[in-house]
Amino acid sequence: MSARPLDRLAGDFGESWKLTFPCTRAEAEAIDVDFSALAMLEPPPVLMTTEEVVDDAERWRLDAYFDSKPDKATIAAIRALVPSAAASTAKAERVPDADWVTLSQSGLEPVSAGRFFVHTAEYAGAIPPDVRAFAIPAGLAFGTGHHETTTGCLTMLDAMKRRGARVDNLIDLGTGTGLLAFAALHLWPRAYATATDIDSIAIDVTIENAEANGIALGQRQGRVALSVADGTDDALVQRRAPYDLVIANILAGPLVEMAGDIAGISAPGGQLVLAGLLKTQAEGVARAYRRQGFRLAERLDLGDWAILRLRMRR
Ligand SMILES: C[S@@+](CC[C@H](N)C(=O)[O-])C[C@H]1O[C@@H](n2cnc3c(N)ncnc32)[C@H](O)[C@@H]1O
Repeated sequence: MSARPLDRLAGDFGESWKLTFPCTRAEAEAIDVDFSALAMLEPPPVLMTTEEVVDDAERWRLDAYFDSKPDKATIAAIRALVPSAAASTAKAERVPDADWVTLSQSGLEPVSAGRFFVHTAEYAGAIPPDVRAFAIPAGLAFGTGHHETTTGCLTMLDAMKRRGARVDNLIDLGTGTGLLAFAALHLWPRAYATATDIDSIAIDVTIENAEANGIALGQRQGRVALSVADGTDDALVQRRAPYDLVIANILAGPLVEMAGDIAGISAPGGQLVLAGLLKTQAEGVARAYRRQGFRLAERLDLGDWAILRLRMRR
């Protein structure tokens, strides 16, 4: 049985309750990428894990832990979000109290990708030489580097830099913890970044992480300007366009829907790093962007996930 802690977590000590639902592999993967739906539950879970049931590769289990007893409305909301859970019966079960922050962080080993080394705030081990290390706590936003989509983007950005790509103005759409924007700014020290997220909590987390990692914020003097925004529909995003690099680790569906908008903010010859798509979805996403004048320059497969680099024709 393999447990995969989600890198989303909130809350601390207290009464603990658990709800367990069956889910499919596809649902588990979608939850791993987009926690925002489950995080909107009231009360929000303090920890969620998806776990494969060993006797059948397609059967998975979702455990959601709460620090107060989830009521019928929460149970119904999970059923609505996870179609496979709809027919199942689930009762809230009391579990021993836990310090969720320590629990989740204790399981998170540092991650290396390209020249980057990402570790938790509590990490006290050695940092390899010649890496840029980032301290990114597992918290309320996605992007500790433990998911293949994030690791893949870090690897892809590092490879772009090695091949001599020049970037002056970049945007990280759906920034989560801010990690990809910070990494890109390390690779291109004269560049400016815009980092956005539809979730205001992610932007709060990015502010904390920027401060903890010595990255200056602000539109005038900083290197990263932040905005809570849905896609490209935002005054800051539009004002700072065109971008010579767009990073977007969002799900395949939104990426396809946003293809025209992303083309609209891209500079001629600009590049995209797209993730959040399963390998089986890569061709469909690439096709949507070809229609907008991009060509596929590189594809990296990690586990079930594909990361695409595309370049806008001049
Ligand atoms: C898979 S996480 C990626 C986080 C981080 N960039 C990384 O690679 O680890 C996707 C992020 O996109 C955000 N998001 C989802 N839909 C969005 C949209 N339409 N516009 C902006 N952000 C969005 C989510 O809130 C989430 O923080």
